[in-house]
Amino acid sequence: MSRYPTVAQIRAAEAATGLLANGVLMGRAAHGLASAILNHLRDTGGVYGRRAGLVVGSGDNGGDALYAGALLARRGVAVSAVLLDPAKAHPGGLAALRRTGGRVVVEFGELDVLVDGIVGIGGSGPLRPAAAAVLGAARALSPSATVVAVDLPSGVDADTGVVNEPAVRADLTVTFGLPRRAHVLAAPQCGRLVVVDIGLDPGAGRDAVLQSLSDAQVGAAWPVPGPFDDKYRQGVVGIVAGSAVYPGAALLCTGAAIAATSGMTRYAGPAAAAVVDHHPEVVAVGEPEEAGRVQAWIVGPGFGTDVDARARLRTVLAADVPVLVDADGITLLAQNPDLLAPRSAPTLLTPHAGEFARLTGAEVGADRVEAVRACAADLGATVLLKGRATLIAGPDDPDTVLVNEAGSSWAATAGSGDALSGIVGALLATGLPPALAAAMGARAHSVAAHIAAGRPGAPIGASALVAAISDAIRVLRASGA
Ligand SMILES: NC(=O)C1=CN([C@@H]2O[C@H](COP(=O)(O)OP(=O)(O)OC[C@H]3O[C@@H](n4cnc5c(N)ncnc54)[C@H](O)[C@@H]3O)[C@@H](O)[C@H]2O)[C@@H](O)CC1
Ligand SMILES: [K+]
Repeated sequence: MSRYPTVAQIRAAEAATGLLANGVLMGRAAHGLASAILNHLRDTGGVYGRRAGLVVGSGDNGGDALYAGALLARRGVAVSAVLLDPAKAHPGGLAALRRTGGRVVVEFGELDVLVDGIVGIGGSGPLRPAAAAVLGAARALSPSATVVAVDLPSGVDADTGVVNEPAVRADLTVTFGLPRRAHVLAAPQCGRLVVVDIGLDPGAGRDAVLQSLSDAQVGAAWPVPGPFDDKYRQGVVGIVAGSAVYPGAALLCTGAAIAATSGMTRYAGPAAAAVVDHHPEVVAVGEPEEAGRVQAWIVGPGFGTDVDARARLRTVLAADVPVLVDADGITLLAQNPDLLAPRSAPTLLTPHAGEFARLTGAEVGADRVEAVRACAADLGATVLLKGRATLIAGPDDPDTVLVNEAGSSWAATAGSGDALSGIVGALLATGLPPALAAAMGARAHSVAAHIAAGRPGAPIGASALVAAISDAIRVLRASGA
């Protein structure tokens, strides 16, 4: 489990050490930052004589960069620094840099490493024009220089992960004590993340709302058949998806559900013939009323928004079992929010940003974590908001929002959402709590996309993703073994 505290929580954890005022924490941060840069230089040709440029802002983030620069200079790195506001540059850090032979310059020469010490957790909004100009000139002169962000890339909001352009895009981000929300919400902007131990209390970050499951946790919790299980005991999932004209969503959703667990998969809808054709293990009928018992329903992927779809949604939501509502089902639900009111079994909604706006009547906005939490509380349902960082909130636990950072964007392809609902719905039918089922499903989905794309990666369709689900589960289960 990783936890991502807010800036306020990080500042409180730092203050609790009692080591803020005397500069001990900054010293540890600078050491960790310098080691990460030295490791990178060693891996790419050596340390001595390499060139590092520091872009230094007016706060402690700049202080970290200056002290780390001094340590690099002591190891033979040629260090230069551009001070964005010379009068406010961290005095101790600046003195240390000067003592070790680091130079203050107005513009950089060619560089191997460009260090962003502009702003950290005290930052807000985009890079100011002067900072953007310095970075732009450095990038133009040294396009292959490695960009190292101190704490987080400047211009990226630490709590929301919003990238306020112009912002730094880093190859490596070195942070201190605990990861910030931005590191998972804006992971592609951060590059590789190194978390330096600065001696925070071991319990620091326990109060963080935003959390992610490790691969090992997902693998260990994945339901597999036990010695006395039969097809019914492992959960029967019922799927209402697709249409006679567009059977694709039905095929992808059922294919994913079949791969996700060993329980039974039922299908109810107008694509029954095509589903059985492709997936002979599915028991398929025309309408949900005709299906036998299920432990969870999936309703909505590609099933249209006409009067028949509306009737099927009504039928499924009237059942006293967990229901996952996706895609067209969410659009219909947005028009008939009263359908959720009588439900006592869990409901799980899996909107993308557009469906979320339809559902709530407002755009997701900058603070995605708060948006998903508020939506879950308002609707009394578990909500999975799709994206590169997928967020999951339940209605009963306002102190937990789960996040799955996909690690790649290969899953951004048509039909990928149908596969996600198939996996999550099958997990829901096994009896897993909705938020856990959603987070586990999201993780397996992104691992499957990664496996299907291969290395160095090639575009995939959703069918390839579905075909890789079994391998993804193997990878997740092996990671905990
Ligand atoms: N407090 C501590 O104990 C530690 C702090 N550390 C470092 O200190 C950083 C926080 O330092 P500060 O609180 O001084 O804040 P920052 O250095 O992040 O920001 C400094 C100031 O820059 C101004 N500013 C805000 N947005 C800006 C923008 N877009 N462009 C230009 N200027 C902007 C603000 O006035 C802000 O207070 C952390 O991110 C971390 O790098 C580390 O040394 C570890 C220990
Ligand atoms: K920074």
